[in-house]
Amino acid sequence: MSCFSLLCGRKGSSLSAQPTEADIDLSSFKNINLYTYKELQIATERFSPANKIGEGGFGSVYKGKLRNGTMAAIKVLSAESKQGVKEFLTEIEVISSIEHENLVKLYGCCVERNQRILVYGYLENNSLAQTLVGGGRSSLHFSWHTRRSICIGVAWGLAFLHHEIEPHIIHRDIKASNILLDKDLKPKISDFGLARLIPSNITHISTLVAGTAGYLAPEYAIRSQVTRKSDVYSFGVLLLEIVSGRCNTNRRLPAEERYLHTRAWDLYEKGELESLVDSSLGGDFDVEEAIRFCKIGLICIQDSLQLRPSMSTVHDMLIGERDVNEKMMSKPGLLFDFTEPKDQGKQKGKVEEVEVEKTSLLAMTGSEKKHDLESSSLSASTGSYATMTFTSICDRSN
Ligand SMILES: Nc1ncnc2c1ncn2[C@@H]1O[C@H](COP(=O)(O)OP(=O)(O)OP(=O)(O)O)[C@@H](O)[C@H]1O
Repeated sequence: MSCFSLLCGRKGSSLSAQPTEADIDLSSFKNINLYTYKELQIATERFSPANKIGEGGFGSVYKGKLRNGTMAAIKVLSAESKQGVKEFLTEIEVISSIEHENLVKLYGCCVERNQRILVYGYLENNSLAQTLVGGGRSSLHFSWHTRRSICIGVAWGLAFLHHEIEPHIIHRDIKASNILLDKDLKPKISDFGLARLIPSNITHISTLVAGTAGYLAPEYAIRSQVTRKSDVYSFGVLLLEIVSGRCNTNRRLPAEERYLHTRAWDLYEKGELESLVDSSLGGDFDVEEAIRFCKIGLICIQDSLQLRPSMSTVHDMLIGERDVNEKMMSKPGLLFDFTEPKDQGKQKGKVEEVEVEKTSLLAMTGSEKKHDLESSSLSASTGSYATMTFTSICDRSN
């Protein structure tokens, strides 16, 4: 048994008289709830497939009942996400100290047996991807009032990460599958801070994640330029998805409706934004408010990150405490309207993978000059732009 497992096994007990290096590491993390592997094994019935509730880019997620009776979502991080225990725990200490009603609570972790396992509060109603925008397999009904509350809640949670935490946290992966819903359909943002747990040479977001491409701000996807404004872009896409009840990309639709970003902009220019609102609401919504939400979405997804508002401004606009300034509204920056599946004949229901060559990436932006992009992408430190694999999960069912 390793030092880690010994230590994890005696949570709360005093350390041995002659601490090893590993002892010292762990003893300095007093504020972290450390779970033993055995405890999590019992909670998940030996990580039984029956308790597996999801699989993401970071690893598998299991539902489990902790010793104190609390339900938890137990995320077993995959091999790529392994890093030194000290670095890992440093991040965990920060993340688990963050509390907000619109953020999923990290209870603690397990670092035993070379495992990295995160233990989160369990959310009863799955993610927005599984219920509202991912293909309608859910029986849940999302009224306009509920959608409005979800948009405002997510904006508030994100504004908290951006403006209330010091140093601020950029989520980097805001999307429908990272918005979980509790029993009352209150939204909670998951996976915040996780990007920092992944070694920098592993580009989880840009290369490994399924279904993310439509949420990526162009400057982030092309130049790895990560700012709070790239989260604002992703939030704008999500906002349009919640209002319209559809995924941001659906290649089964006619060309002019395929991408939510351009669809919303076209309708805005024609003064017909109302028709973007989900038809399943049967017209039962506040028209003025829904149009305002669509405009806020469009303001967030502008190509120029300087023109995108901060998340606290977005929140204030959503609740009507701040006017939506249409003067600062310009065409959306769109990452991938040029992409087409390599194999159009893939089976329905299968994930489509689209390889995007660098030249295509360079061709896709609206306002930026081609040669500027080329030089910046070539000088990017990871040099990982030669090919990117985008997977469009929404195309399966919408
Ligand atoms: N705290 C939680 N409560 C309930 N279910 C959860 C929780 N966390 C994750 N899940 C479930 O597990 C699934 C996978 O989650 P995970 O965050 O690992 O991946 P993802 O967000 O779907 O994809 P990616 O890792 O690419 O962002 C989620 O879609 C959700 O159904």
